[in-house]
Amino acid sequence: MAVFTALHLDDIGQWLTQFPLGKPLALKGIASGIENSNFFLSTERGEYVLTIFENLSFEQLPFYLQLMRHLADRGVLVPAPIANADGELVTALQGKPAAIVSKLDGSSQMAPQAVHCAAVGAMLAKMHLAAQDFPLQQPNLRGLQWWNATTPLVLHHLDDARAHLLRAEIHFQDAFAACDTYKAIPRGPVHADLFRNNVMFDGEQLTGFFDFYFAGCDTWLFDVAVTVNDWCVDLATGVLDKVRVRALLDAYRAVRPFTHEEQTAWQAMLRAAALRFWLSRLYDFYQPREAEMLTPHDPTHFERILRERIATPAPELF
Ligand SMILES: Nc1ncnc2c1ncn2[C@@H]1O[C@H](COP(=O)(O)OP(=O)(O)O)[C@@H](O)[C@H]1O
Ligand SMILES: N[C@@H](CCOP(=O)(O)O)C(=O)O
Repeated sequence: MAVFTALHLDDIGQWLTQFPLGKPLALKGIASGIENSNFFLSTERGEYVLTIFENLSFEQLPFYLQLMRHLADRGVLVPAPIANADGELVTALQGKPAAIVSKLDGSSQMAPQAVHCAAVGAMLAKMHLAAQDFPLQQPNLRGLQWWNATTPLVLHHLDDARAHLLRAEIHFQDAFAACDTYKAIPRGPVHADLFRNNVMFDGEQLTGFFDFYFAGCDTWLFDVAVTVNDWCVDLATGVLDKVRVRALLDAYRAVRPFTHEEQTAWQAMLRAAALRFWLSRLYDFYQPREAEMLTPHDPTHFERILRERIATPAPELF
C-alpha cells in the first residue's frame, strides 16, 4: 500500500479496546497497494491487517466487509472481518472509516504457473456461486459509467494515437454494453481486481483472495477477464499464455460452466478488463495523490494489453 494516513502504535491503544483482540503489540505500514492505508497489526490474540479507507465511505464499506463475511461463511478463502463489541465491522479511526481483518498466510505468487492459475480459476468460480445469495447491492464503481466519466479527465494528456485508442474503445464498450449478448450474461458480486498481488499462496496451495475494495455487482465474465489479463499474460508483450489461460478457464468452468453468450462476449470482455486498468492507471498517473510510500502503476502495460486483445482473437472459453 501507500500510507496515506500515518499511524503509530500509540495512536490505536484506546481505539483497539472495542475489539476482542487484546493489547496491540506492533503496527507496521505495508508498502504495497495504492488505494488504502494498510498496516500489519500484531496483538495479544494474533496477526491482523488494519485498513484505513481513503476513498470509500462509511455507507459503502458494509458491502465489502459483509461480502467477505458471507464468502468466508461459505468456505471461500478470504480474510475474516473482526467485529467490535457492538457487532460493527467498520469504525472511525483518525476521522476515517477503518476495519480489521484476519491476516492470510503465505505470499503473493508473482510468477504463476498453470497450477496456480487453476487454483485461482476454481476459487473464483466458487466465489461467484457463493455470492449469488448475498443480499446487499452495489454496482462496480469502476465500471462503464466510471470509464465514461474518467476518459475526459485523462484524454488531453495523451498523444493522438493513444487518445484515438481510448475514444474508440470507450465507444466500442458503450455499444457492447447495450447489446443483447451483454445483457444475457450472468452477473452478481465480483472481486473486480483479482490480480496476482491480491491472492495469497503457500507454495501451490491458495490461502486466500483479499483486497475486496473494488468489488461490486457486475458480470462474472468481467471478473474472469480481469483475472486472466493479469495471471495468464506474458508481461513483456501482453500476449496471453495459452497454457495458463487453459488451466484457469478449465478449472473455473469445472465449478461454474460458461454460457454460450459468455463465449460470444469473451473478447469484448477481455478488452473491457484491459481498458478499465489502463484508465485507472492513467488517472492515477496524471492526477497523483499525496501519500507516503506510493508507487504508481505503469499505464503502458495495460495499453499494450488492450491493443493485443483488440488485435488477437480471444481463446475459446470452453
Ligand atoms: N488479509 C490480509 N492478509 C495478509 N496480507 C494482507 C492482507 N490484506 C492486505 N495484505 C497485505 O497488504 C498489501 C496491500 O494490501 P491491498 O489491499 O492490496 O492494498 P490497497 O487496497 O491499498 O491496494 C498486500 O499486498 C498484502 O501484502
Ligand atoms: N490492481 C490495480 C490497482 C489496484 O491496486 P491493488 O494493489 O489494490 O490491487 C492495478 O494493477 O492497476
